[in-house]
Amino acid sequence: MAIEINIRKHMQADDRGFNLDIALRTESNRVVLYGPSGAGKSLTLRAIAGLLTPDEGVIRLKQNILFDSTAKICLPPQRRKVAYLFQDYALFPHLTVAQNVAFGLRSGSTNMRRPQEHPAVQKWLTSFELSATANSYPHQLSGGQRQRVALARALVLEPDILLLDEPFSALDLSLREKMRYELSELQHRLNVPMMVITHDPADLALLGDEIFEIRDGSISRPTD
Ligand SMILES: Nc1ncnc2c1ncn2[C@@H]1O[C@H](COP(=O)(O)OP(=O)(O)OP(=O)(O)O)[C@@H](O)[C@H]1O
Repeated sequence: MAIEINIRKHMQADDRGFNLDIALRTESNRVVLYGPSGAGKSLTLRAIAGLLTPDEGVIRLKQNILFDSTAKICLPPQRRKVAYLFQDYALFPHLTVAQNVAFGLRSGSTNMRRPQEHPAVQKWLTSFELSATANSYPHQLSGGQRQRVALARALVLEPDILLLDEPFSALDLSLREKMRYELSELQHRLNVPMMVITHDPADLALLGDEIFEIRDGSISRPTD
C-alpha cells in the first residue's frame, strides 16, 4: 500500500502522560499492529484517519501527504480516502442495511428511500450476500452480518486503505474464525490495502503479511 508514518504526539490525562512516537513504513497490503493494551495502537489508526492530530511528523498514503507538520498540511478525515472501522461497527440503528451502506455516498444521485437502486450499493450488497437483508435494521442482524454491513459501508467509498480496530473482538469464537477467513479472502479478492489491530495470534498468522509490534507508544520491532 505504501504507507509511511513518522509521528509524535503527547497525550495528557490529568497527571498521566503518554508519548506516542511511531515510525513505520511498509509496501505491504496486509499489515497488522499488535501489542499490549494501552500501547498506542488505536491512537496510531486515529492519526491515519485524521481523528487525532499529531504534534509533529508526516503521514503519507500512496503518493498523498495526509499530514505534514512542517508543510502545515493536515487533510480533514473526509479527504483522506481512509475507511476506519470501529470495534463496535457503529452502524446507524435507525437506517436499514441498504441505507447504512449508501450513507457515505449521500449526494444528489443517491436516493435514500431506494438505496438498493444505486449500482455501488447493489454491488456491495450482492458481494457480501446481504441483498436479502437490505431492508432489515442492524438489530435484526447477526454479528457477522453487522460486520459485513460495516465493511460494505466502508468499501462503497473505494478507500485507499481500510483500518480495522480489533474487528472480531465482539464475535464469538466460531464466528470470529469464519469472519477472519472472509476478511482474508475479501482482501485477496479486492486487493484493498488493510491495516488491522489485533491481540489474537490467529489474526497475525492469517492477516499479517507484515507485522508491527507497538509497545509503550513506539514500534518495538518489525517482524516478517
Ligand atoms: N484522549 C486521551 N487523553 C489522554 N490519554 C489518552 C487518550 N486516549 C488514549 N490515551 C492514552 O494513550 C495510550 C494509548 O491508547 P490506545 O487507545 O492507542 O491504546 P491501544 O494500544 O489501542 O490499547 P487497547 O488494545 O486496549 O485498545 C493509553 O495509555 C491511553 O490511556
